[in-house]
Amino acid sequence: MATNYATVTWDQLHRDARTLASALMPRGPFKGIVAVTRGGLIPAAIIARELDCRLVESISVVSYSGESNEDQSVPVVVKPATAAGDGEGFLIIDDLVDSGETAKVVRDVLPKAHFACLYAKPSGRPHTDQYVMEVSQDTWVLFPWDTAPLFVPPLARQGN
Ligand SMILES: O=P(O)(O)OC[C@H]1O[C@H](OP(=O)(O)OP(=O)(O)O)[C@H](O)[C@@H]1O
Ligand SMILES: Nc1nc2[nH]cnc2c(=O)[nH]1
Ligand SMILES: [Mg+2]
Repeated sequence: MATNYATVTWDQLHRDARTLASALMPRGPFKGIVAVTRGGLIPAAIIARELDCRLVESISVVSYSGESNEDQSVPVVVKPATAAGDGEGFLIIDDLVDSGETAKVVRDVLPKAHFACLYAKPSGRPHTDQYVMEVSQDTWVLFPWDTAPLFVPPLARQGN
């Protein structure tokens, strides 16, 4: 179970995706981008815009069913990235690597692609070629699409 939560706002996500795009520029131009759905879709859209890349393919990998590491099962590709072939010249984008299991499966089917993500936990780090920020293994990252603002009562009224 995660002991910390790290909330990422839309602004922060946009900034981090632009930072990744900037770091990716010298490695391009790429033939296309493969977004790892679903988490990689919005980062991939931002990066495709910055890199002026029009070919955006997706690969869908299903593994987590809840909001903790205990909810992970063996990742299964339910939609392949057909347009990317063996990945040569392609850039793979995901939001994060945690255990690295998703990245491993994706890289197995696209061995020649470059893999990049926004956030990396230590166990996932060896499975990504590039990332923007490291987060600790016991942190659960809350993305803007996972969260909503919530009313919090004043301290003086809590526990009544
Ligand atoms: O390194 P791992 O331990 O495999 O975890 C990382 C993966 O987990 C999340 O996806 P998730 O499976 O929750 O699906 P989603 O992107 O559709 O939300 C995240 O978007 C990564 O793809
Ligand atoms: N939202 C979210 N999904 C994940 N999948 C694996 N690790 C994480 C995480 O820290 N946050
Ligand atoms: Mg994902």
